[in-house]
Amino acid sequence: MDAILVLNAGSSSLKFQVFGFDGSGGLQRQVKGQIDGVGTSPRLLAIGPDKKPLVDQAYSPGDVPDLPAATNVAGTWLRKTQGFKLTAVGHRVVHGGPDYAEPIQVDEDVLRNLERYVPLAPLHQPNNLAPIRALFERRPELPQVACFDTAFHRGHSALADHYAIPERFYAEGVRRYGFHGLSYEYVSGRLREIAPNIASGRVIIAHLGSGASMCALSEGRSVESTLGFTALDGLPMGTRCGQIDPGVILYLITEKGMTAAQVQDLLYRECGLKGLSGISNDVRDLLKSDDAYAAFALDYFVYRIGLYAGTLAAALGGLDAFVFTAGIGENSAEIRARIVEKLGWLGAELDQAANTAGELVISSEASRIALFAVPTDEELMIARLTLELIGADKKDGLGESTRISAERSP
Ligand SMILES: Nc1ncnc2c1ncn2[C@@H]1O[C@H](COP(=O)(O)OP(=O)(O)O)[C@@H](O)[C@H]1O
Ligand SMILES: CC(=O)OP(=O)(O)O
Ligand SMILES: [Mg+2]
Repeated sequence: MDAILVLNAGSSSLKFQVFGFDGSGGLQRQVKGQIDGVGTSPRLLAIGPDKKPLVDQAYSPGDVPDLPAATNVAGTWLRKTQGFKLTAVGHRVVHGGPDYAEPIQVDEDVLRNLERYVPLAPLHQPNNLAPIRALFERRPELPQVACFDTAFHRGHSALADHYAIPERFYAEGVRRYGFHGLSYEYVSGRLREIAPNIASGRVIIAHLGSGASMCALSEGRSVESTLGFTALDGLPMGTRCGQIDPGVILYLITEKGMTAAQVQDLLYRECGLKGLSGISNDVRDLLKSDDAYAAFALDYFVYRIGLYAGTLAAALGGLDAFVFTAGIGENSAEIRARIVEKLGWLGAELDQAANTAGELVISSEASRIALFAVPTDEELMIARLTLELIGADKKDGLGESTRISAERSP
C-alpha cells in the first residue's frame, strides 16, 4: 500500500503515524504509535487501523535515554514489522524562523537553513532534522516535507511579534514566534466541527504536554502565544523554566560564573516541574507523589496557567471558550478541574461528570465560557499538509465530527 510516514519528535516523546492512500486519494490511518517517557520510563506503543495494539513494550531508561535512541527504536520496529511503500514523509520541525510561514519540501538548501535554528530549539530541532538527513542519504528520491510549529503564528500583529528591544534585532529575526502551531491548527479545526459558532469567537487553547503553551485565537486565527523566540517562555514545562526575569540569567553568568552552555542546559533540562519538584518532569509521577515539593510544582503549573488565561483573555478582549489538549490536557481530569477553578472569575464552571468521563464538552450548562477537552493530532495535521504540498488529494476519511467522547492517544 502507498503510504505517508509522519514523524513528530517532542521533548519527552517520539510520535509517528503511517497513513495509507485509498483509491480516491483519501488518508487512512494505518499505524499510530509513540515512544513516550523517553529517558524516564520509555514505552513503545502502537495501534493499527482497528485500534488494536500492534506493539506495547517497555524499555529501561538506559536503553532509550533520548530522542535519537527513540527514533532508532521506532524506525527499526517500523522497518521490521510494517511493509508500506512510502510515497512521502512529513516531519514536524519546531522552528521555521521568519522565512517559513508554510510547509515546504525539503532539499539540501532548506535543510541547511533549518539547521541555523538548532540553537533556538535545542531540545527539538536536532531531533526533527536528523531523520530528514538520514532519509536523504538512504532514500534520496523520497519527498520529505517540513511542517513548522511556528507557521500558524506568523500572522501575529507587530505588537504581539515584538520584544521591546532595538528594532535591528527584530529585523534579524529576534521575534516572538510561538510554537505548538500544528496542534493549534488541528484543534481549532476540530472546534470548527464540534462548535462552529464558538470556534469563530474568542478562544484560548492550552496545549499542556511535556512542552506547554497557550494560544489566543480570534476567528480561528492565532493572535497571541505564551511562547516566543524559543520554546522556553511562558508556562513552566516538564524541564523548562517558562517565563523568567532576564536578570536571573545575567545573575547566573556574572555572579555564579556559569557558561552559556551551562545556562542553556539548566533552563531547558533542569527547570520547570522537574526543577521545582526535584522529583520528576512527568505530571503522572507528581500526581502520585505525596511529597510537598511535588504538590508545589503542580500548584505552580496551575497558577501560571491561570495567570496566562487572564493575559490572553485581555489580548482577546474577553473569552468565549477554553480548550484543553496534549498529554496533560487530554488525560488529567484532576489538572483540568484545578485550572477551571482558576477561571472561575471569567465565569467558567465545570461539568464534573463530563470532565471525569473525558468528554469533549466539559462545561456545565451554567458556565459563561464553553470548556472543551479536544485530543490533538499533530501527525494528521502534518499528513494533510504534506499531501497538499506534494499535490495529492487532501480530503481524508478521518473527519470526526460526530464523535462524542475524546479519543485518547495510544
Ligand atoms: N494520565 C495522565 N495524567 C497526567 N499527565 C499525563 C497523563 N498522560 C500523560 N501525561 C503527561 O503528558 C506529558 C506528555 O505530553 P505530550 O503532549 O505527549 O508531550 P510531548 O509531545 O511534549 O513529548 C507527560 O510528560 C505527562 O506529564
Ligand atoms: C515546542 C515544544 O515544546 O514541543 P513539545 O511540547 O512537543 O516538546
Ligand atoms: Mg508534543
